[in-house]
Amino acid sequence: MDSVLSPKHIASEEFSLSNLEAAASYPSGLFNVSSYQPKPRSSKSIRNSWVGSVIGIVTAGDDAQGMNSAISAVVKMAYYLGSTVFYIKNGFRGMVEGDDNYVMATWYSTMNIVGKGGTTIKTFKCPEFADRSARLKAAKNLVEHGILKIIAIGGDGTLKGIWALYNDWLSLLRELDDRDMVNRTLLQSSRRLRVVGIVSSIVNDVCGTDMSIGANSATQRILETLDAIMTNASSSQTAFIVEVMGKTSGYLTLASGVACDASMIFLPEWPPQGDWKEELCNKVRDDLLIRQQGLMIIKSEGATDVQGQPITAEEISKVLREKLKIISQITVLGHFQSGGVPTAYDRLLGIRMGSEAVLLMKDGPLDACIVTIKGCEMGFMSLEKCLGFTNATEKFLAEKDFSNVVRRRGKNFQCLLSSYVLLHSMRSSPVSSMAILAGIRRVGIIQVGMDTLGQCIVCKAFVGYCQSRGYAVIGIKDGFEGLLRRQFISLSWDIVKNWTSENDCLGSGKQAAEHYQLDSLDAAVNELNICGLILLGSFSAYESLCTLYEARLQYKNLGIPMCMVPTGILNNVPGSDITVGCDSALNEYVTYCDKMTRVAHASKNYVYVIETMCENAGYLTTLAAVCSEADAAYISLEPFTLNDLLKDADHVKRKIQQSGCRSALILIGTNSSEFYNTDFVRQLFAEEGKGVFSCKKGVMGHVQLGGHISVWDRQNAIIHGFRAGEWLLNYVDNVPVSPEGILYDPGPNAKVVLSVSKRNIKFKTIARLICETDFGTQNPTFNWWMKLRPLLRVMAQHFDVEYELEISDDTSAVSDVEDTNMYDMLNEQHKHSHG
Ligand SMILES: Nc1ncnc2c1ncn2[C@@H]1O[C@H](COP(=O)(O)OP(=O)(O)O)[C@@H](O)[C@H]1O
Ligand SMILES: O=P(O)(O)OC[C@H]1O[C@](O)(COP(=O)(O)O)[C@@H](O)[C@@H]1O
Repeated sequence: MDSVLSPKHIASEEFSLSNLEAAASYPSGLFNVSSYQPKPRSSKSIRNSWVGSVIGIVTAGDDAQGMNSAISAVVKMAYYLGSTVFYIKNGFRGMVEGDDNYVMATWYSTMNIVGKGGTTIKTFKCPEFADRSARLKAAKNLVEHGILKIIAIGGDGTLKGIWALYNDWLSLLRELDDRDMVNRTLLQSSRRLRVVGIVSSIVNDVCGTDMSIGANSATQRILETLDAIMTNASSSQTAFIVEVMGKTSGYLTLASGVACDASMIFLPEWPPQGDWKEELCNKVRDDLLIRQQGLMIIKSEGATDVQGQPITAEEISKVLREKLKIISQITVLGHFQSGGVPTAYDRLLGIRMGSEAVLLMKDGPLDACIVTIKGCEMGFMSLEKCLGFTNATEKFLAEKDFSNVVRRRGKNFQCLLSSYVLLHSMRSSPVSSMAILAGIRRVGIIQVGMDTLGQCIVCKAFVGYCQSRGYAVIGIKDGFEGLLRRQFISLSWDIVKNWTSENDCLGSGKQAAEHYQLDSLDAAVNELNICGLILLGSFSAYESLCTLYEARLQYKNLGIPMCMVPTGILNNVPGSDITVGCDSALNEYVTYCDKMTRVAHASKNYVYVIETMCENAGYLTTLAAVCSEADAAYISLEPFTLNDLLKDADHVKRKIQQSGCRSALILIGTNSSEFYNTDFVRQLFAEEGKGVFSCKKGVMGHVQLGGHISVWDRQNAIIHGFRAGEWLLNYVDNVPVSPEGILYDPGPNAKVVLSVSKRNIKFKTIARLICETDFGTQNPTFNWWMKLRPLLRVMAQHFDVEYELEISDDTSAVSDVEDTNMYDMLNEQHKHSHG
């Protein structure tokens, strides 16, 4: 298989003068360096900077999990700015019918809705909104309520509806004037309409944004069912055919198919080339004979063959019965996919999109746009462009121009699709175990630090990739401790094929490399005869890589190429926006907070101080607080004083006394302060709240480490495992062997961290990353999620805060630089997998 990452690419990647300078100035004793300077809480505020503006909010399409968090954030951000919000209930029907459908939003109406599925302001189909006459009535109602700013939450239908209204606006006003339906002065002051779309649809089929609100929760729901079905499937010879939602969109099928490693998936966007029946039989035979695993086939509602003929679950079942004599069961998942509580991902997405929508409406450059997310970055796109691309996608699909459909679906979709294709191409060309044992070149994989959900899946993808390129892999047991004892296992596809969510596949050593004799590590690497190494773990794995980088000049065997794949719940690895495992932990945390909120609410006037295991990092505490509508989140990265605690306690007291709120959550990370620990904070709140609320403590502890692995983590684990393998083998293939027979590269490019940066996967050198590391607190010097901390306070109605739009006003937020052309990679893989 051709690779996207050519040797030339490797040579240029991250290898600049500044890296060389960084490498040259690599400080010794760097583990004591503390360069992070937290910003003090600011007192400047944009509060009340938009008094007098009136915003209407409407949810018009099918409901999706996470819509409520967007609604809540719109109201709260508007409240912060001093604006008024009208709920336009029952979708476009309510907008047209007026009267009781226009309800002024209150802060109280947003309380405790973030964790609820559906939409609290209801949605209703309104096909007549396509007619101008219906939009004329809507325009009249809007003008009369003074609503000239509308936030529309929904799928492509909702966006089309709001675009039609926006497009017609001036002519609608003219008609209202001609027919004397509204006062002329009012019409004259209503000439400028601004609309912002928030894409919320479980099927994720709107162009311009990686994710729409609800898609992650729906995939998670599907996966929970697939996991349950898989226990049946793996105990019998029965095949399970599952049909998931999405008429012309295969996102849910693709995302869940990659995450559960389905035997075959059927998508509208990427139909099997040639005879699908034959391809199905081949894959099913492979799974039964080679992989000996349960048979799971996932089919999109709108799946077709290349000619555009629908493929039905019944047909798939018939093929299996007639050609392979396999019995199958069909499950049609239906609407439960869009139900239930939203995942942490969707809550956060809703809150970020909702608040950005208000600020884009206030200061953004476009009168009609959508809010987008690419990786962890918020952005925007003109509504016209978004609809143009989305309509074009439908047109390409109708014309069976599948390459262009995939191109339009965007990079996130392409990345998932290429992982699926790769998973399948590996499975049909396995190198035999004997060949692996006899293999000349072998690479190793080692876990350092705590075990994390998802590490097994990274391992599996890595082993599969290496095997497909004819490399052998050894898994070093129990970290560096095991390496010194020469404890390892040969990992072949046979061994890893069922590694999906189990913890502790290799066992990890708690200690970083600096705790061991480097000459002994050097001897062990030499004996194992590996020419490259993958390290899995969090900050201790990162520190180990730094140690090995520093040691490379003295110990030749430590000069082999090494790549760290960041995993772990703390998400504190320099250079990477996200680690595998932190999303699962966040979901566990948010579920725990939901339970505490319910208890606190039912018990009336309870405040819980919840401690989370976060060491000196603050990702989990901050994000869980945003997703759970907590009133405060204390972390060591943002030092706080006794006065801050007293102010927050007073704030909670007033909220409970004045707003009808019956509970509050306060989150605190372990190690967040030397003096003000969890017990101190609880006692302080209890004392300050006397007579108004009772204060209790909850401790999350190690529960965060267990639980279910989230769909997001599963996908990332697979993608990162592949990409790390690709980087390592490309590197190994291009480094000359030294006269002593060692593959030795002392240059800075040989020790890298796989970094998810914005939405690209990059391989950043240790030489560069040390400049971005605070070794004292074990954190990156820059944490992208710190910008969510002011948002947390705005959402909790604290107004002592300065909040800035996440999106830069620079229009480059609309586009970004890609490190690889995923689309070309996909086409390449496609050629290979289909011969
Ligand atoms: N082409 C259109 N012109 C005007 N309004 C539309 C158009 N398409 C959809 N709508 C409005 O948007 C609403 C929601 O669209 P729908 O396709 O049902 O859901 P979704 O927003 O989830 O795609 C419809 O009930 C209708 O009122
Ligand atoms: O402006 P361009 O380069 O034609 O790109 C348009 C395409 O970009 C997208 O917004 C996807 O962007 P990404 O590939 O960056 O995910 C598509 O949805 C759209 O079809």
